[in-house]
Amino acid sequence: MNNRIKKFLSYYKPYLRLFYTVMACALVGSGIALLYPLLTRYITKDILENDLSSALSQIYIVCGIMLVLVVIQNLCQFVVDYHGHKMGAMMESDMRRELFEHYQKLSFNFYDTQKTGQLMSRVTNDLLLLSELYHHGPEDYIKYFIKFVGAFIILFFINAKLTLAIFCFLPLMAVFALYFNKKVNIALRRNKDRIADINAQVEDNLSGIRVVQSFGNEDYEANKFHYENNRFLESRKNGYKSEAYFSTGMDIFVQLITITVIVFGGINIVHASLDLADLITFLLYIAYLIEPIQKLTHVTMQFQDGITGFDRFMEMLEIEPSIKDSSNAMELKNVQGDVQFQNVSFNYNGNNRSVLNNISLEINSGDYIALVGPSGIGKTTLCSLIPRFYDVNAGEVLIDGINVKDISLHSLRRNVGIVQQDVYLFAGTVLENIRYGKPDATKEEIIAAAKNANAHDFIIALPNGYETDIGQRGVKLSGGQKQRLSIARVFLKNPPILIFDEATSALDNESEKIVKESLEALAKNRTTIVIAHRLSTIRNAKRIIVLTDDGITEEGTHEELLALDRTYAHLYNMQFVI
Ligand SMILES: Nc1ncnc2c1ncn2[C@@H]1O[C@H](COP(=O)(O)OP(=O)(O)OP(=O)(O)O)[C@@H](O)[C@H]1O
Repeated sequence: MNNRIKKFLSYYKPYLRLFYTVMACALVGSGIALLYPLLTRYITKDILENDLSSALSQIYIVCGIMLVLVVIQNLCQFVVDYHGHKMGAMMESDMRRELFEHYQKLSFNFYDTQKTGQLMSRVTNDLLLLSELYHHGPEDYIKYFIKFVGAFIILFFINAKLTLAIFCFLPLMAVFALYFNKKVNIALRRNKDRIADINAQVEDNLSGIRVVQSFGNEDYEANKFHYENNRFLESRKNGYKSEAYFSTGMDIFVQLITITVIVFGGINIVHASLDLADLITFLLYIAYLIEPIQKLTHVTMQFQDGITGFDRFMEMLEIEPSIKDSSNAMELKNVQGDVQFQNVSFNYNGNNRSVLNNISLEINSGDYIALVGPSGIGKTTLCSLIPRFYDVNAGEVLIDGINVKDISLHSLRRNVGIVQQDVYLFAGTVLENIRYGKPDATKEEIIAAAKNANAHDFIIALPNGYETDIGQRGVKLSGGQKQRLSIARVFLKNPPILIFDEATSALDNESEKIVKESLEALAKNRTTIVIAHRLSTIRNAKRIIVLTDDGITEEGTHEELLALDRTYAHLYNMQFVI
């Protein structure tokens, strides 16, 4: 069996008992549904056409049987509706968890090429459609199969000729249904694409609503939105037109079949080859034959959507993280914090231009070094090789003499703390955001970290102190406050190696001073690399490394580098000399 089919079926495994119960109920329910016309026929033919003296009691008995069947059928329907959907939802939840856990492991270069909205829709919309298929797929096939085949056999035994007359219509009906089914499916699919476009635009617009309003571009945005909105409207109108053709055509077929049954049935009654009870039975069973064809659109749509969703789910799961533990990955113990780059070269995926070329650099345990260089030269990239956000193309990065590729990712990243340029805070409270550095930290530890990061005073001045909600991405905080929270969470993490990617957007002097003090406190007794954009912050650094297109070209103190009068002096003069 194809691996994907195996995988598709494997999600039923934990719920096999539930699945069999639901399918058995679908089978019993459809079987019972087939009996009502037969019982009606029994009343009209076998009871009412014979001795009427005992008819009433017999009718009561049949009605009693019907009532029992109604109870059983509805119990079965309840199981199918509730437990069937529940089973689908549990399978969906298992898959969602698996995909989310997989997302957590995928590497930076995967996320560099993906759109967040699409990745989100894979964990939500795609899996919703799939859960419908998991549950309704087998149930619908069983239900329609039993009804169609059962009705055909019963009618065939009642009157073969009339049954075949009805069947003359069915191929025509099927061809018509398949043709319009395709049209409706295309229209529905187009609707989905259009709604995805609308979602993408609304998401983009709302995320950037502050920029929209600050540029006064509300009308421009509204016009862009009207265009997408109209496209969606047109697509829906076309969809409804195809659906209307489809359902009108199907109704015409149903009416033609009904008229045929009445005309041929009447003729047969005149010729005494059929009686009235049989004619009624035929009329009652017509719906059973037609229902599966009428539902063709729905069932194929559900199948196609589910399968497409599953394919997309599998495509995602089959992507291997490009950075993962080697088979003999080791844990770091008693880290000193020596960091070495040995002849390191690197370029980003799919990008021919080499960002780093044959870089060698040694940073001793406890050193505080500043990395400077023109914008876009590769400072952040160089540092991102230490925690293996990306792997080198050539050369080695070593911590305490061990190649980072031989260290387990978990252990490696636990020992490297990063304060990023673009601080990312999560929606939630101040407390939750600091606790991110150490999920099991006590409140006392969190407060201590905040105090070390110079953040405690501003936090307690917030409306709810540590319990204050900071808004999406921390919008309710200033730039300097966000920086200090991110420093506090690294304090809590307490790594021996620290990377500080200085924010490019200048903080005011006061905030800069406070952030600088927090950073200096954090850097104490750790190997620290500061990626410096504002050279004023690193004037006192004992070792400044200058990265240029030709690699590391200068190294020394501020005064030594100024005296050299090369790249550093040039950058410094640009910032400070008017
Ligand atoms: N994820 C990425 N995918 C592809 N190219 C990237 C990626 N990140 C950075 N680059 C490119 O790599 C080069 C180095 O970028 P990097 O961010 O390391 O520079 P930087 O020296 O830190 O710049 P800045 O001082 O402006 O922050 C740039 O040309 C940039 O366009």
